[in-house]
Amino acid sequence: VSDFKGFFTSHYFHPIGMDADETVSLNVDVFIDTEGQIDMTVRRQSLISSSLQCIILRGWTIPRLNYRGAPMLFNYVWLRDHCRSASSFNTATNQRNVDTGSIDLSIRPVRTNLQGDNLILTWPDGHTTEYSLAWLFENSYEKQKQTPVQRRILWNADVYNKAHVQPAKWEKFMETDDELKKFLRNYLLYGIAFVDEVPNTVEATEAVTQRASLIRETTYGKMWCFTSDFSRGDTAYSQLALDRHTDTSYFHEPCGIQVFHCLKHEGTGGRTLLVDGFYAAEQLRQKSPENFELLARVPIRHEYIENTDSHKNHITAIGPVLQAYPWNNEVYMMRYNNYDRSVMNTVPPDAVQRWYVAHRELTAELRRPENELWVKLTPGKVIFIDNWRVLHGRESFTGLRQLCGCYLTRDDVLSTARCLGLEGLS
Ligand SMILES: C[N+](C)(C)CCCC[C@H](N)C(=O)O
Ligand SMILES: O=C(O)CCC(=O)C(=O)O
Ligand SMILES: [Fe+2]
Repeated sequence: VSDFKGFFTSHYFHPIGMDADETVSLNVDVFIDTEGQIDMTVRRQSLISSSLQCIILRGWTIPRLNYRGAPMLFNYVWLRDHCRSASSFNTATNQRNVDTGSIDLSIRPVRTNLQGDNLILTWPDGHTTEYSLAWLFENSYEKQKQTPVQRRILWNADVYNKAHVQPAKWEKFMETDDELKKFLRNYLLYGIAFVDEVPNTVEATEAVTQRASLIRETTYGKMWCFTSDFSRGDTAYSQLALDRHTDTSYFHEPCGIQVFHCLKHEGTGGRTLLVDGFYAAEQLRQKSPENFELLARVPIRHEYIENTDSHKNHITAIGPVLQAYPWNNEVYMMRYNNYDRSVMNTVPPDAVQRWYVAHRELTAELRRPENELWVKLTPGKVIFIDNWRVLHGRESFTGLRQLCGCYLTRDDVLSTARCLGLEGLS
């Protein structure tokens, strides 16, 4: 049992409906049979609410699966459900055939054999399931916990500049998968990537984006072009400076990628500001984990209201400023747009002050001058920005400035990257 002490404390009793500062006492009954299989029942008593909450994890099994020195725990229903035999899984479509709804929830194999590196389970109906330990390890919770969903390099201006990340070049980018792959690697690691020498047109900009993903049509159109003409009810369509922000925070799924191409600027100012939101979030987590937690837990509303003769929109979405995966605490989305943040009425009165404190602390990190990367977008230079991670803004400007671009669907960029065999992405 001492083998599993670390496992119990680190894996199970943290995320399940508990507050971070809640203390609980656990009552664990463990039954280990002669084959080394485990059944355990966990009851937990919350000391804060003094109510008895009961969590029963039944049927956890370890048919002595020690792989690379680490114990793996699997559940019998899981092991039946993930069977890769021909009748259980269609390898042509990569889809499950097993009817999970028909698996007996207290299923146990009648025989468990470990032959070399293969685990063979015989189920009560005679069906057999065979797993290689390597497959089980690759697909285990333990492995998932150790592996970032998306490997990244957090940056401030200095880190980014010193990395000397090379922009992709239009011709090579359009013609070779190698150049696209290099570009996507940079994009995934840093949350920004450039393609240079792109013809100075909307059509070429569109072609560049379609190498990587699908365009996400929004109320602004598919490919959009904008200038300071107030054609839409939003500050982007002015000459004013814009503080760092992520776009479309008012969507339940904010746009994954934003693409900009400055087709023309005859005037001064107008530089683009970029800030790595995940770097700031990690700084916040290190300095005050409780403020990080608060921003990750409290849902707030953003909105886009436009009421002009030509455009009527009322879009609103609710979500926290930070979103992190519960099993490894990896931040995967930041929603930060103080312009579009709506009335805050989703926060209980006693948490409002704490939320503003936490938000201020994040804002202070985001505003550190050393975290600001300033670039002047020029005709030919197309930038891709991970809109779930990197904040953008702009300096005020004079003169005629025309930008075109679009939003891209995030899942399709990631799919392109996986299909090209890019690592650091699960
Ligand atoms: C990019 N484009 C100019 C088309 C739209 C700008 C949208 C601006 C909006 N406040 C937001 O942050 O989502
Ligand atoms: O004008 C710019 O450089 C960017 C404006 C902006 O934030 C946007 O269009 O989303
Ligand atoms: Fe924006």
